[in-house]
Amino acid sequence: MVVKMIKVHGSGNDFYLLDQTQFPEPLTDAQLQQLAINICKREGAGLYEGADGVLVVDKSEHPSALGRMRVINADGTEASMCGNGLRTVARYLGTQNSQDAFRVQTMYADLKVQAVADFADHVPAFSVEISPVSFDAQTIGMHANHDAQTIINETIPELSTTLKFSAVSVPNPHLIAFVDHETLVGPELGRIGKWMNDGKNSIFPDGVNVSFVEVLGQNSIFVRTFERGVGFTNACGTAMSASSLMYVLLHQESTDFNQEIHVTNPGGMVKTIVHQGADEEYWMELIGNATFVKIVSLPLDSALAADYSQASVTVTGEQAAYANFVGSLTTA
Ligand SMILES: N[C@@H](CCC[C@H](N)C(=O)O)C(=O)O
Repeated sequence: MVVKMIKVHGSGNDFYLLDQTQFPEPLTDAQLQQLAINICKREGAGLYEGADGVLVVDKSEHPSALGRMRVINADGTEASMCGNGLRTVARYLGTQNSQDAFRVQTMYADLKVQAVADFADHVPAFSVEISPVSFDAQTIGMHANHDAQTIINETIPELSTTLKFSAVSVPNPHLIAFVDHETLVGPELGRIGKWMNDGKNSIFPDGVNVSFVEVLGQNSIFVRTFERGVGFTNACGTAMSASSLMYVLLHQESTDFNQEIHVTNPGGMVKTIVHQGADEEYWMELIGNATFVKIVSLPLDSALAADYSQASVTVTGEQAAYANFVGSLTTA
């Protein structure tokens, strides 16, 4: 049996998109885990250049959703959400079903997605809902500061005596610190990110996505993320959404809800809008590229055995357009 996958990315956060409906029987969780561990490896050890994870698309169990997305990190663990990935899954399902606005089933919510104007020539873009939001330590899986119920802009002395962190789930867990430029590019993010995702620490035993955020100007931030199950990534959509929420909550003197925030990252740029609903709950819109780089086929047995000798590829040409778009950002 042959497996066909699309190599996709949002802001350079790259994935293999795998549609389970191509198989007579869906792959088992053990097979999905093995596949992700094999093909995502970097530095020539995986399929082509590897990836940050696998996006598993399947039929939805809910009539209100057009399809279902599961997210398998590069290390084989399953994440509850992926903002950058959801944009590419939205494009895939939208094209297949000729629909522009619909819902996608994810682990904890059926999220609204919508096609929006291209970011640039041949750079298609989607807006996706990021929710539900929680600051509750139990939901986040956090045991810090004498089991505090919430941590919002506070030090966690074991991690750093100077940095102030906010912990939030959207619904995957995030730890966010606003920092100066030197700290943004320095070694602290890697040190804290690796430690909090070592599976041994008592603060986040299940791991956490760690982001450093620099405020560049009004409604303009840069986000750098060390992802759980992945490591350093070009961009993390849920991290950029969580960072935008914390930016609005902690900078009320210069911004507010419902304003467009420009979020740059090592892989490109997205826009976010932070909303507060009628019941005071927060949710975010994440708007950015949904790029299809290439279509890859190979025998399933070979992929599960990490043998890529029979893989074949068709390049879409969209990556060149995306590179031009990113070039225009840096030269603007
Ligand atoms: N890159 C994703 C987040 C993927 C999940 C994360 N690694 C986790 O384990 O929570 C995004 O764009 O949101």
